[in-house]
Amino acid sequence: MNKICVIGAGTMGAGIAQVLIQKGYRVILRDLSQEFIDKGIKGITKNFDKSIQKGKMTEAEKEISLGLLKGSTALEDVADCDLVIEAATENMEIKKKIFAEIDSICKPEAILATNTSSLSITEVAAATNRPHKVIGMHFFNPVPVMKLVEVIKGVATDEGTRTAIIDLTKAVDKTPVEVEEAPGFVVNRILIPMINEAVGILADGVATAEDIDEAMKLGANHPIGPLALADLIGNDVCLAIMEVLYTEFGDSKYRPHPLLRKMVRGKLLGRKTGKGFFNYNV
Ligand SMILES: CC(=O)CC(=O)SCCNC(=O)CCNC(=O)[C@H](O)C(C)(C)COP(=O)(O)OP(=O)(O)OC[C@H]1O[C@@H](n2cnc3c(N)ncnc32)[C@H](O)[C@@H]1OP(=O)(O)O
Ligand SMILES: NC(=O)C1=CN([C@@H]2O[C@H](COP(=O)(O)OP(=O)(O)OC[C@H]3O[C@@H](n4cnc5c(N)ncnc54)[C@H](O)[C@@H]3O)[C@@H](O)[C@H]2O)C=CC1
Repeated sequence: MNKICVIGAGTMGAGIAQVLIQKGYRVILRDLSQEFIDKGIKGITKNFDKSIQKGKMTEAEKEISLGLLKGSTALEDVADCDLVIEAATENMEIKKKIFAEIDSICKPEAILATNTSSLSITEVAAATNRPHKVIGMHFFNPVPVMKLVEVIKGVATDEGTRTAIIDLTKAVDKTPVEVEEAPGFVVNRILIPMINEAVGILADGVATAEDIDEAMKLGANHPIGPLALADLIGNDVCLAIMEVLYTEFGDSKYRPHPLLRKMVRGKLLGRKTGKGFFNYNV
């Protein structure tokens, strides 16, 4: 795997690009506008600067890594990549459009992976003429810190694609866990309903946002509380995942809480907009 394209320079795409360039892969970071790409690259640079301050990276290593990264809005730049990792908005129609587009331009042997949190790999793959080369490669947030990658095969994913993604996961010091295709896979089927429940507890006035999080940190040993985690993930992403669970299973236990919807409608998305259940400096 020599050249990798990451589509979407948001929370996840920037993190994925960062870990790849740190391991020596050449990366094209693609988004819809230069502004989004610049924001992603700024975040990566900030993380490298923090690592330098902590003595975990040298200035020379930073320059080498950043030299491997190219931002681009042009589709042509994707053509000669060996692998595309799509980390765009969690929406099936958007993903299908992207996959149809990259399928038409990428070389036939290129693998097309999606970082989707919950959607069907098989359905995304059906938008291409190479469903055997399409796979789920689900990183966790923040990507530079979290060790897990869920690897999800679609109905047609072939063995070569599976092993290539497992090998890449290990090469970037992450641990792959293979998961059968199912809404929300493993982690999000557990984690996001828990967050949705915390939103319900807040809406019911059972406890303040601070106390809900304090309770889960001290009482369940979670590193951060569920509402701070929702803000880290993005409330829009949490809602999109709940919608997929609700629609796919048709089970009322996955109903997104109205307060979560209200927060998303009000652009209270969490860290990325500076305000969610808590306030942040952006
Ligand atoms: C929605 C999905 O599809 C799937 C998902 O991703 S679900 C979300 C999964 N993620 C989680 O559950 C995260 C839970 N939270 C945590 O583990 C921790 O709060 C955390 C790792 C995010 C931060 O840890 P912390 O101890 O509270 O803060 P802090 O001391 O600042 O950070 C610890 C380390 O992580 C690094 N870090 C924190 N945030 C980071 C970021 N956004 N990017 C890069 N590095 C980051 C820090 O630099 C620090 O590194 P060092 O050990 O080298 O000093
Ligand atoms: N936020 C999280 O904690 C996690 C999210 N994910 C998944 O990763 C994907 C991305 O999520 P985030 O990074 O949180 O979203 P985000 O909203 O931070 O970033 C998405 C980016 O994709 C871009 N984009 C949208 N359509 C595009 C297109 N056609 N071409 C190129 N770029 C396009 C947007 O402009 C935006 O910059 C989603 O599928 C999400 O479910 C997976 C793991 C964790």
